[in-house]
Amino acid sequence: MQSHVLRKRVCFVNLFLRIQFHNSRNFSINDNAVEKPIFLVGQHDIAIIKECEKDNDLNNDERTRQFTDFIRVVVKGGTGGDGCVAFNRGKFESKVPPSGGNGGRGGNVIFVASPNHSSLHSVLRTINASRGQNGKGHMQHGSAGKNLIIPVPLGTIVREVVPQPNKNQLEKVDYEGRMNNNENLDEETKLAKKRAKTWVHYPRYDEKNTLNSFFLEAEKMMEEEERYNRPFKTEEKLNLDLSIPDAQYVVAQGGSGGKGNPHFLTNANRSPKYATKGEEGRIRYLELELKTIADAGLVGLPNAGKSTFLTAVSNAHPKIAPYPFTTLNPYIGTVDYSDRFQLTIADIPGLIQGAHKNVGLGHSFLRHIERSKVLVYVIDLSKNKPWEDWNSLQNELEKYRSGLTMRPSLIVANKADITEKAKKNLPIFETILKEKEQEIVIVPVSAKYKKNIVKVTTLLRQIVEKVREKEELP
Ligand SMILES: Nc1nc2c(ncn2[C@@H]2O[C@H](COP(=O)(O)OP(=O)(O)OP(=O)(O)O)[C@@H](O)[C@H]2O)c(=O)[nH]1
Ligand SMILES: [Mg+2]
Repeated sequence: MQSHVLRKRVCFVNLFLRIQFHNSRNFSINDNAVEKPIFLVGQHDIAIIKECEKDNDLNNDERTRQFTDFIRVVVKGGTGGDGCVAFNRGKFESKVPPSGGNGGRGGNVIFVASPNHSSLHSVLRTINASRGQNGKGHMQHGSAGKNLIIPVPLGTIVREVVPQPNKNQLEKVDYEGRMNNNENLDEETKLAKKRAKTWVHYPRYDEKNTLNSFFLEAEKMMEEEERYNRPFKTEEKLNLDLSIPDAQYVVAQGGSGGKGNPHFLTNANRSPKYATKGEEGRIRYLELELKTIADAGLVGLPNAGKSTFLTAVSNAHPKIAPYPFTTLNPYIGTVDYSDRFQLTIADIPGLIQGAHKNVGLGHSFLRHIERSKVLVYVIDLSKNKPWEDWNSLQNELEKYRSGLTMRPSLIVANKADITEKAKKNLPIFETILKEKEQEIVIVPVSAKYKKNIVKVTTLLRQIVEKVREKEELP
């Protein structure tokens, strides 16, 4: 092959590779983090994830101490990088064209609904994503700030709130302009403040710069651009339900990067000596409330044997002890069937009379029952009148949220190994249910000695399957 043809081919391949490289760089800068979180995890983020990984290894006491199901956090997207003012004279070129790169966009704060986390204790109270890089000379755009991915337990509800700042904060904090105490300032100071926040000048800021007609023109252009983009910026308050495993939600967007000086090149002004600063990231004040999600929730008085039952049917090992309020936070276990079918059961702390009025921390326990699709009442059959316990539990649930007791349910009549009492109580309990015409099955069980467990798990599976079928229907 002739040498010039070969050279042409090599050049062509080179050009092709460069375009590919350029495209891939652009992709990483403008990449939508929601699709590719793995590559965008920042250092800070890794630290959080590592800390949270310990969650699964905690023993029962540590888990109880560290359990948190309600927190308030402040999230802030990263500020965009500043645009650059630069002029690069090429070799043998007489003109000096502007060549400042744009700033990179700030990182987003992203919540991911994690099924491996069961508590909010490891979520930081202030979460800041990283800043975008500033633009550089030779048309080098700054790289985007890394997205911060925060794992949050599955079942968390995220609500945006407007903070109520004290007097000191009111002067300092700029909350989307709403908390900005700019009202008392005169127009000139307001404009000066806005300009200082928006513009980068070359070689430095001078009051004369702002009198320049080119600058005023550029300022007008930016205002127009802002006005054009305003409708696309969402002002809605966040209200999220993180109930889909591994789904990701951007809770605070990073600010866009500033424009480099080539952006302001016009026919009249061939060497603009200004660029814009990066936009501030979005600040949001959020309330996070964890409401455990499980197929079935164990509802019972303290000491009824809920944790013993969960241990008997699932892979979980909650603490069991002969005193009330042994369990102080929900504990989820998975029941594995031989054909690989699985369902989850949540052991919820015991409820006492008046729980709906928050007696015995009732509200913080009841919130975890709210999202169980099936209710499993665990009743101590060895008590004198076990049906009264059942009545009182139903009463509490109904007063907390009316209609809660209408969910598919099952009664586990526990401690049936204490035969004398069980033999006497079970038939009475069954007759009471028949009289009330309640379509609810009661199964005598001994969780401690694992008697009649297969019957309960089979029944439970049938109920859960029915519920799932209903959910799948359009
Ligand atoms: N005889 C007998 N004792 C049981 C049975 N199930 C549980 N127990 C005992 O009852 C006591 C309380 O059991 P837990 O499983 O801790 O009860 P709980 O309902 O989880 O109690 P809280 O967490 O306080 O609400 C323990 O001493 C258990 O050994 C059973 O089937 N038979
Ligand atoms: Mg318990």
